Amino acid sequence: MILQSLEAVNFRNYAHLSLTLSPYITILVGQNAQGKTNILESILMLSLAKSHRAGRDSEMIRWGEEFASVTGQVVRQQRTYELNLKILNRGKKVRVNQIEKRRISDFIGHLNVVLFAPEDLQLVKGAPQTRRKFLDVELGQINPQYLHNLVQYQRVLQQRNNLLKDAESLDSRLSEMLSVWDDQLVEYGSRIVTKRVEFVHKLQMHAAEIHRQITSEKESLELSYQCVLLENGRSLEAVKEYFRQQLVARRKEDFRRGITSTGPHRDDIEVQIDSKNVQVYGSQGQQRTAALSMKLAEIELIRQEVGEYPVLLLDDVLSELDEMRQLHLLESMGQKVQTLITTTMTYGLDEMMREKAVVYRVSQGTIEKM
Ligand SMILES: Nc1ncnc2c1ncn2[C@@H]1O[C@H](COP(=O)(O)OP(=O)(O)OP(=O)(O)O)[C@@H](O)[C@H]1O
Repeated sequence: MILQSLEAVNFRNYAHLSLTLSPYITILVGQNAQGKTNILESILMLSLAKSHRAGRDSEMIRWGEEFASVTGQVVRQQRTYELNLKILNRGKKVRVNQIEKRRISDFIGHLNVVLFAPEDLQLVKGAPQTRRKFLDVELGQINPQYLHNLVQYQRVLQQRNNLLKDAESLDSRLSEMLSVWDDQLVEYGSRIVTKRVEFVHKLQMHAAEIHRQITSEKESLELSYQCVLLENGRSLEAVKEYFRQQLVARRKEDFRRGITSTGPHRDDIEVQIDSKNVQVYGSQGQQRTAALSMKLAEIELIRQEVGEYPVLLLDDVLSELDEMRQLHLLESMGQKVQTLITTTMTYGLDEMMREKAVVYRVSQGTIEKM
C-alpha cells in the first residue's frame, strides 16, 4: 500500500504540514528536535490512532491550540482512502472518506505501518512487556477483533485486580464476584493467547529466514511464545479450560498479592540463536540482529495477512546498524516497500538510495523539498 500524501494542522510543532511522498523512499533530514519524528508519529496516528511515545493524545496538539488534525491519502488494493484523525483536548474523532467512524477499530487497519525506532533495538533485550507490546501492536493492526479482545481483557483485569486489592477477606461473596470476572477474563484472554501463538509461529518462519540471510547463514533464530496456559494444548477450548482452572487454583495467592498472577498479561516471546537464549547469552550485536529480523519479519507477515506490504518508517535507526545490516535492510525493503527515513545527515546513506529518494529538509516545524 502507498501513502500518497500527508497533511497535518496544529500537530506538534507543525502549524501546517503538507507532504507528498515518494512511492519508494522519502528521506526527512534535519537536525535534532526539528520535527522529523513528529511526521512519523502523525503517520502512526493514521494507522493505529495511537502514538508510540505520547502518554496522552492531547500532547500532540500544538501548544496553545485547541485541536490537531492529520489527513492522509492511502492507496490499497487499487482503492483510495482518505483517512482523517482529529485530536481534541477531550478525545479524538476519526473519519474514513469523510465519514465519521464511531469505533476507532473501524478506522484502524486502513493504513498498515511498521515503525522501526532506536528503542526497538531493545525488543530482544528489554523486559517481557516490550515483547507483549510488540505482539499487541502488530496483531492489533491486522486483526480488529484482537484489538477488541485486548481492550476488554485489560478492562476486566483492572476490575479484578481492584477487587482483589480492596477486599478484606477471601469469603464466599468475594469468590462469587471473582467468578464473574474470571468468566470474562477466560473468554477474552484465551482468544488473545491463541492468536498470539499463531502469530509468533508465522513470525518465526519469516524471522528465521531473514536472520539466516543477515548472518550469511551462520546463525539460526528461533522464536517461541511462552505461556503457561498452553499446558494442555493450543486449541481455544484447551486454553480456556486450563485458564479457568488456574484462576481458581491461584485464587488464594492472588488475594494475598492483590493481583492476577496468571493470564496473557504475563506472557513472553523467547528468542533463541542456535538453541541458546539470546536475552541471557547473546552479544549486543546478536540481540540487535535478532530484533531487526523480528521487525523485518513483521513486514512480510503483514503482507501475507492483508495482501500488501505496509509502509515502513525508519526513525533514525540507520546509524545504529552496521553496514551489513544497513545494506540488508535497504536492499530487501527499498525495492518493494514504501519507506520513510529520518536522519540527521544524508552522507551516511547509500548512494543509490539517495538518487532514488525524495528528500525533504525539516527545520523548526517546516519542510522544504531538496
Ligand atoms: N505539542 C507540541 N507543540 C509544539 N511543539 C512541540 C509539541 N510537542 C513537541 N514539540 C516540539 O517538537 C520538536 C521535537 O520534534 P521531533 O521529536 O520530531 O524531533 P526530531 O526532528 O525527530 O529530532 P531528533 O533527531 O532529536 O529525534 C521539539 O522542538 C519540541 O519542542
